[in-house]
Amino acid sequence: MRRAALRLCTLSKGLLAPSRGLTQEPQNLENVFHISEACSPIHVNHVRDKLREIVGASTNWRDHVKAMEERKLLHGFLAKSQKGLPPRTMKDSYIEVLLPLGSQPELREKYLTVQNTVRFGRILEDLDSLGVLICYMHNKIHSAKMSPLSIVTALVDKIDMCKKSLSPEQDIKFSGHVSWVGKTSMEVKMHMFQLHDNEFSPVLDATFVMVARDSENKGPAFVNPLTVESPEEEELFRQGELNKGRRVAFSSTSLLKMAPTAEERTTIHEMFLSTLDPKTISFRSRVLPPNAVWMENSKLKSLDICHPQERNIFNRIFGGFLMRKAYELGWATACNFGGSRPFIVAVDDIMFQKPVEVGSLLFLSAQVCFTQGNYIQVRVHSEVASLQDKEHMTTNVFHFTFMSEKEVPLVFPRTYGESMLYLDGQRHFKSMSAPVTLKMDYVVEP
Ligand SMILES: CCCCCCCCCC(=O)SCCNC(=O)CCNC(=O)[C@H](O)C(C)(C)COP(=O)(O)OP(=O)(O)OC[C@H]1O[C@@H](n2cnc3c(N)ncnc32)[C@H](O)[C@@H]1OP(=O)(O)O
Repeated sequence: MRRAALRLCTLSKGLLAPSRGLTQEPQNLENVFHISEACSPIHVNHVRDKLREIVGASTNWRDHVKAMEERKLLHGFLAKSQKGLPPRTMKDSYIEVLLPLGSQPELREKYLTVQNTVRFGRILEDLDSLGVLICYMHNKIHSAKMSPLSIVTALVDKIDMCKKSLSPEQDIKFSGHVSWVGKTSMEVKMHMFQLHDNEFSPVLDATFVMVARDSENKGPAFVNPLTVESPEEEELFRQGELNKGRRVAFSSTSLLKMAPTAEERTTIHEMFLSTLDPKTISFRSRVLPPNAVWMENSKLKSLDICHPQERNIFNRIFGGFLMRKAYELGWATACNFGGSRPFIVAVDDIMFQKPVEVGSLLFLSAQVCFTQGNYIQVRVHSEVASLQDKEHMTTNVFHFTFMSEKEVPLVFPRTYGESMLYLDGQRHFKSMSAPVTLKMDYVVEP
């Protein structure tokens, strides 16, 4: 079974504590990174500007072909082997980013829900951009202004929420660094805090995996090795290694590859039996048990046209935009199903399998695939099709765990395929170490 997707923030364990005030130095950071100089946060609006500078991306869509042509020239800067690259420390990629919702009220509108809470979809976008910037810091070539690497988001391994409310009227701070590297991939750990009583308190922990590609995003590219400087860093690196092993194990037991376990088969068979009409001796006549909904009736779908505005630095659609769209549809699906405004509890295992081209049609399909008590597990499937070619291609599968204010109905699969969705949802749900009871002031909405 997967490691916990929902757990207390590492920050609360004092491993990496945030700075108390915006102008002060991080409190416990010296213990981990031995930083002596003050670390001043970047404004959130500058993260994407910095990314554009680093890769030389066009600010006007009409220049995008020229910008990509220029990137071709950077091929010569790519390393032939990882050994040829100087090692970096975790400190080298450490960044803090400020989202000053409290001190710059003009920023609030973009982040606001109708309930005067913070849009979690916007936070996902910020995390994605920050994760990429962190990786560029790790691979920085000090003598060159632009990077020959194209860094893309491969996986949102997990996002763990802490029990803190998110106010649109208080400053938010993000921090993060590379915590593990492979040959061409990097694990990034990010944390988010919000100001409460003059102190930044943990809001969430996130782990992403980013992959480096060549200048034109056509083939793999080596990343700088990572050296550890303290026992805490060694532990983070070891965890990264374990995470990689866990991902391989989880993927090898996927229901797309292997039959369900004996226990899972029993679950499905018992659910099937409980839907047979006792009045007829038939496998065909199915009746819903009380307080239950057929899975097929829990779906919501959406369509987006992927306009150039949502492009990332490599003229593909920005991963954060895809996450926001999927999250918002997932939230609406959970809301529709549970009959009240749900709260996000965990996000895990969002795999970016294929890039989405600018101009594609993006089809999102969300459905409730598992419920328990107040919890709703939602799966969002994302497919793209070009306007010329009607063939659909899966680009992502998103998994979100929501919590409703009240107990929600059970969801019942009718077909074998839906039974697999149910079991997959159950596996994702169970990957939380222990479901927590979130306070009602916990207000993270779309
Ligand atoms: C305008 C300003 C905007 C600023 C925003 C900037 C943000 C930019 C970031 C993005 O928005 S990126 C857009 C969203 N992401 C994508 O479109 C990525 C789509 N997916 C892909 O292109 C490929 O699936 C991917 C490059 C990720 C992997 O390709 P392959 O499957 O051919 O990879 P390969 O098998 O060669 O493995 C390469 C490395 O990736 C690792 N890897 C691949 N898939 C993985 C996965 N799912 N999880 C973890 N690791 C993974 C793999 O282990 C290996 O690591 P090591 O080299 O270190 O051993």
